[in-house]
Amino acid sequence: MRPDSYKVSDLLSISNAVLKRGTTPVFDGLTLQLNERRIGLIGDNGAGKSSLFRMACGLEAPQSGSVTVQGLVAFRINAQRPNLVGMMFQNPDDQIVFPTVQEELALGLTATGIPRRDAIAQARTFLATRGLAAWAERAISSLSQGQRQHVCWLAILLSQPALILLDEPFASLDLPGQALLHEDIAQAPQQIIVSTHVLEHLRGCDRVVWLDHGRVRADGAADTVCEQYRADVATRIRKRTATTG
Ligand SMILES: Nc1ncnc2c1ncn2[C@@H]1O[C@H](COP(=O)(O)OP(=O)(O)OP(=O)(O)O)[C@@H](O)[C@H]1O
Repeated sequence: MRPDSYKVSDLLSISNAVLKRGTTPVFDGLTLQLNERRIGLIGDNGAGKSSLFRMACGLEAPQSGSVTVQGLVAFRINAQRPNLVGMMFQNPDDQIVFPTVQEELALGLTATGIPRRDAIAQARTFLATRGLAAWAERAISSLSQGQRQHVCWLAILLSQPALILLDEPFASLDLPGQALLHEDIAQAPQQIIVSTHVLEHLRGCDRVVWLDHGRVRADGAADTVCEQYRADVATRIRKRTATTG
């Protein structure tokens, strides 16, 4: 897909979604229309950020309500449009399936019908353009956690999905890696939704959504929502300090 053909409208639509895991309620009627080009997702541990992503990329279906991407039911996307949504997991080991870097990068291309040999060649060329030619045949098991996260990001960049979901993408990256990812995100033509606990990473987002126990607590301009979240955290810490002495 050429970058200028990305359609940043009606991309991710969540309507009255109910999601339970066993007896744990995660969402009880979540509704969100996410069309902006750069969106941040924040909230405490367990608020539902990863669960939202899992529904959006079709790994989990809500028990009721709907989750669609460009009008297609997210849970069936992988069969219909395998490259519509690209997700970078919090833990790269949940994502990486192949033993070498070039094979992992080629995966997203073969999923769209590109023959394996061509996909590997494209992966090698892409790595070379990033100054990482030496990584092509490297075993994933020989890479550090941050380097594996970098491989996951490169795989997404190469396969160019229309909607990119990044779950704590900066977590294991060193400072140069974080700066590079920032730059890549800024330049990418796709819609990108980033979940993070480091609010500074959301500067420049068009919109930030604060999830709290599976509900939208605040939703709007990045500065405003991040400030509301910071103030809430500060209040909670003050209260805890006051009660614990
Ligand atoms: N594999 C699982 N089995 C059962 N419950 C789960 C599982 N994974 C998450 N949950 C529950 O689902 C809810 C939402 O979790 P989720 O991982 O979406 O939160 P999160 O906002 O991404 O948290 P974090 O910031 O820690 O990554 C939490 O109540 C959590 O306990």
